[in-house]
Amino acid sequence: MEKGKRDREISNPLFSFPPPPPPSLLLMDVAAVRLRSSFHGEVHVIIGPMFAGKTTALLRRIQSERDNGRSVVMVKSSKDSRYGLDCVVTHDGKKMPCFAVPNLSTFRAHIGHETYNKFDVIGIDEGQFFEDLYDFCCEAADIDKKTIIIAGLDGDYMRYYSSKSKHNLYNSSKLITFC
Ligand SMILES: Nc1ncnc2c1ncn2[C@@H]1O[C@H](COP(=O)(O)OP(=O)(O)O)[C@@H](O)[C@H]1O
Ligand SMILES: Cc1cn([C@H]2C[C@H](O)[C@@H](COP(=O)(O)O)O2)c(=O)[nH]c1=O
Repeated sequence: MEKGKRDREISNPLFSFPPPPPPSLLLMDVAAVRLRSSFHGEVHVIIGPMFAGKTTALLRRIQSERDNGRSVVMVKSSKDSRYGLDCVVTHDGKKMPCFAVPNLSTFRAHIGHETYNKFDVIGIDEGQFFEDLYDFCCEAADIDKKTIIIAGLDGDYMRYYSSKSKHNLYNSSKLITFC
């Protein structure tokens, strides 16, 4: 290749990345995600301290699942009423509608079994407030084949885990991923 042309191509940022896949490949991605989720559930955990960006990351992940054609629902603990109960809200004001419930064992009945069955992905914010987080996620992923994405604190202000069930989930999330 002529040297000047090659230098121009290298310095052009568009040449630094592989070209986007043709539309047929994008459709195959969506099909692969659907196929993948029809075989097993997944549990993903986003943890960190307050103001770390956990909810921001959760909203981004949920939006991305929705963009891939999956049906999503958000739930948060009704204990966290700082920004109201009808939305998951980040500290800088990004929001998404949600259900607020006191515990996860009543979530399915709360939204109705038929509605629950339609969702592929469940986003859970403020996971640390749910004492039944571990049991809910095991059932939703192992039996119902849902993808669960959780955002929650990695400890309290004393840097201490008070709940055995949360500790189990955070520590074992790798084990129950792709189960
Ligand atoms: N004191 C603050 N007031 C307003 N916005 C803040 C403040 N601290 C952080 N932010 C913004 O909020 C975002 C993190 O919010 P969020 O995702 O709700 O965090 P977390 O869920 O970990 O508490 C940061 O990316 C930053 O832009
Ligand atoms: C550290 C700590 C926090 N909380 C509460 C306060 C808020 O309601 C949430 C944290 O929400 P964020 O989205 O991560 O900002 O947890 C608490 O009850 N006890 C604590 O020690």
